[in-house]
Amino acid sequence: MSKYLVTGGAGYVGSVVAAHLLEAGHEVTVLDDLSTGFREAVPEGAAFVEGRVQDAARHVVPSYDGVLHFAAFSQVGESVAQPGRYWENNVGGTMALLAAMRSAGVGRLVFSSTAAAYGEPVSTPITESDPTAPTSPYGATKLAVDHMIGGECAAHGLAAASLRYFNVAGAYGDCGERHDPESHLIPLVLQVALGTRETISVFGDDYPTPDGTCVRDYIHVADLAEAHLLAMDAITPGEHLICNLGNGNGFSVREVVETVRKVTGHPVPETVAARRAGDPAVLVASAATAQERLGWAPSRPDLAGIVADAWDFARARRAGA
Ligand SMILES: NC(=O)c1ccc[n+]([C@@H]2O[C@H](COP(=O)([O-])OP(=O)(O)OC[C@H]3O[C@@H](n4cnc5c(N)ncnc54)[C@H](O)[C@@H]3O)[C@@H](O)[C@H]2O)c1
Ligand SMILES: O=c1ccn([C@@H]2O[C@H](COP(=O)(O)OP(=O)(O)O[C@H]3O[C@H](CO)[C@@H](O)[C@H](O)[C@H]3O)[C@@H](O)[C@H]2O)c(=O)[nH]1
Repeated sequence: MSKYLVTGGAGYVGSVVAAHLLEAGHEVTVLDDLSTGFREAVPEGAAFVEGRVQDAARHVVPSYDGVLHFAAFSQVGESVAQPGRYWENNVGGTMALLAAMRSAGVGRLVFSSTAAAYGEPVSTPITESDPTAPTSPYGATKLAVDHMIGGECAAHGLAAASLRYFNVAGAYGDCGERHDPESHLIPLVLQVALGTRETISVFGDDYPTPDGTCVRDYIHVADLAEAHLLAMDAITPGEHLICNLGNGNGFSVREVVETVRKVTGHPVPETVAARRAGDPAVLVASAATAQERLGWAPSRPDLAGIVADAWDFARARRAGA
């Protein structure tokens, strides 16, 4: 049994990882300022502290065995409009966290990095040694944090992993994707299927992809969560492990919409809208490093299955569960 601090554990991915840590018998404290998360999303059995990562000096104590760091702003389009907020929260918050970990002697960190660190890929699938040239301030802040962590490992012997998630989707029990307002593709398309939204706007159909819409690699949130537990065990002092987490399959926006129609049995009207600033055309992962270093392989790669889990969660929320 280990004792972990989970920053951002009232959010989508953090709550699912916290649930996995608890199921594995660990002790979990969630630190979250509820800026985009929800108190009720924190899994039962986890302690909850409402607070900011920027105040980590108050919250990181020597008794923690490690930190899993999810707390961040994470919307590509919003980051283009409000870059300063992203630098302050994502980079400023992590600087405070790293300093607090150093002074408390907490030596293990697993960080939520992102495919957005690569920007427009030079080839697909993307490997960790590919160039990093983010096309959005969001991706730039996450890449900056990756560099900060690398320095901390080299200089102070931190053991750390940056897990570069591709597009996280699906749900795990009571924990699912919930942003307010929602901005992610799958939950938005499900709102159309549920009848709470009239149409899905397809952001651009003139990309250099087979059907003109953006292609993404959708990874089930429970597969992603399992990788965090493996990473926490795999990291060694002084090493900064960087791993992509994805299925290696790309689906276009139109293919996602079509999958939602099939899974839900509901019509989903779509309208073509302008491109969203900051969006690369294609993001598909090579997860060979995660396989090799973590012994990780996704066990829920099927897009229809991922959408079905998200659909169950969306319907349960609608019903007030
Ligand atoms: N969802 C994805 O597809 C995806 C893909 C790649 C990377 N990520 C990364 O994974 C992490 C989690 O994403 P998510 O989809 O669960 O987002 P989310 O918005 O649901 O969760 C983020 C949580 O962090 C909290 N938070 C934000 N700033 C904070 C601060 N300064 N102090 C304390 N708490 C703070 C929010 O209240 C929220 O509960 C983020 O770091 C994101 O960049 C997500
Ligand atoms: O109403 C919508 C919403 C989205 N999209 C498109 O759908 C795709 C997926 O968009 P979204 O679900 O918002 O995810 P991304 O912008 O790809 O970003 C997610 O995936 C990234 C990694 O690939 C992470 O870094 C981010 O945190 C996470 O939000 C993109 O091409 C969008 O342009 C639409 O066409 N219409």
